[in-house]
Amino acid sequence: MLRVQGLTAWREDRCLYRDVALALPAGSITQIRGPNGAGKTTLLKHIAGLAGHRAGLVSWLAYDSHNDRDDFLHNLLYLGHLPGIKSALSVAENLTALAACRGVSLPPETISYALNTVKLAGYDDMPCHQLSAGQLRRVALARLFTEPVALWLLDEPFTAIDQAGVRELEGWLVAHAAHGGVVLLTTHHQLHVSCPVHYVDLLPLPEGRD
Ligand SMILES: Nc1ncnc2c1ncn2[C@@H]1O[C@H](COP(=O)(O)OP(=O)(O)OP(=O)(O)O)[C@@H](O)[C@H]1O
Repeated sequence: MLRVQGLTAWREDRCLYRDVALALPAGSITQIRGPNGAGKTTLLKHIAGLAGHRAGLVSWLAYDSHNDRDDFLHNLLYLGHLPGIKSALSVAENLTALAACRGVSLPPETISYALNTVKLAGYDDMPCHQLSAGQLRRVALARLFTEPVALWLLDEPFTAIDQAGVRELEGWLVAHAAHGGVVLLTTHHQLHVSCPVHYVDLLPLPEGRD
């Protein structure tokens, strides 16, 4: 269970959102919606603890994510709106390095399984600067399968993904929730999934309302 209470954030002098409260149970998918600039990415980073100090409390399984940071990070996979892939490294090197950052040593068969799942079978040794935008996104998405964790925080994961890939990714979200995972994502895409989706709508606050 991810619980969020009283999240408030400012950019410069503007209040982006105030007192956001969420309770995301195991087995749920939640989509943050809102127009460009509303604060969706900021909110996701805020929850992940990547947005510096801001007001509010984020707890995971009743533990404060700030005080129990290591445990929270152990259960969290955050994929930003940029793929976050090093172009000088190969596909496999990227996945290996990213997993190593959380202390996980990836066996080759795990990399093969993940790349097969994201339709990049055989791309292990391909330098990432030779990949298309959609292929780079798929490398990032392969982390869903190399770093199995309960909480997925995904910022615009459908970016650059083709139509077949969109359906596949929707299926992965559903499967993750069906296995008790928690999915929180931002996207402008209308999800077509076979389970309920919860929505968080961020609307720009009127100027001076903070
Ligand atoms: N590094 C920054 N410094 C100052 N302001 C920022 C910074 N990053 C974002 N902002 C501002 O914060 C606001 C929210 O940005 P954010 O990226 O969270 O919006 P978003 O809802 O994710 O937008 P989009 O749909 O375009 O991705 C925007 O007005 C933006 O200009």
